[in-house]
Amino acid sequence: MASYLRSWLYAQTPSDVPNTPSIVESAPHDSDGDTETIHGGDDTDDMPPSFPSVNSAQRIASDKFTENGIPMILTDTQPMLPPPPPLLAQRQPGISSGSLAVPLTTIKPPAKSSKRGKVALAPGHGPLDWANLKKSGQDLRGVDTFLRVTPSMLRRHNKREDAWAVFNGKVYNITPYLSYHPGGERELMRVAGRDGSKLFALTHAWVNLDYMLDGCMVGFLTAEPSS
Ligand code: HEM
Repeated sequence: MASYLRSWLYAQTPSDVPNTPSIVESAPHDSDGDTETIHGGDDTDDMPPSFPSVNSAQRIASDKFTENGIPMILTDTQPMLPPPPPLLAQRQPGISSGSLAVPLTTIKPPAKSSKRGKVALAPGHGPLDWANLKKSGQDLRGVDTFLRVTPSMLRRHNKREDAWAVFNGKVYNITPYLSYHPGGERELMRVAGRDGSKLFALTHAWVNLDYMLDGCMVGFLTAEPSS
């Protein structure tokens, strides 16, 4: 292969090749071994190959190169050019312009419609306020002792001012909690005077009801006495 190339080169343009290239039989770093590298014969040529290569797509697409496609190489003392100014006219909310400016993501108010949204609680009726009320020692049960509550008894406590509900067999006085409920009084009143276990589990089973309403417990649900 090498002898063929050599004879071909001399046969074609012997006068056009002033620096007769030497043909290296196999490049020391060629791992695949299927190519032969032709060097210009200049042993002092330590210039790394230009990157991106001269006719590459990167170089064509980039405007950071000079007209002849050769990159501008700065000396150590030359300052780097400043980055181009952000195109303010083209800035869009939520889309980065590449600058360090705060993204304009919050100019649009969030959509309000939500079927099971939280309601705005009255001032002083947040979760911490409820925790403080429980700790205050105020009577939230409305009964002196735990009761056995029958379904007929339960049904009578269905008014806002006197609302009981059953969750997992335990009867709670939910009236004190109504104005603290993040889902609103109306939602909680749906279970007044009845067993709300299923609705509660379907709505937000992750809420620790036992802990939140422990101070409101009235008693246990029992069957009607047989007559
Ligand atoms: C069973 C009848 C009830 C219904 C229909 C109901 C409904 C709702 C709704 C619609 C929300 C707002 C949406 C949400 O935060 O995901 C909510 C939130 C909440 N409810 Fe209820 N609720 C009920 C009972 C209770 C009870 C008994 C408690 C506890 C004492 C409670 C505690 C909470 C809490 C802590 C949140 C906020 C949840 C969160 O931020 O993830 N709810 N409820």
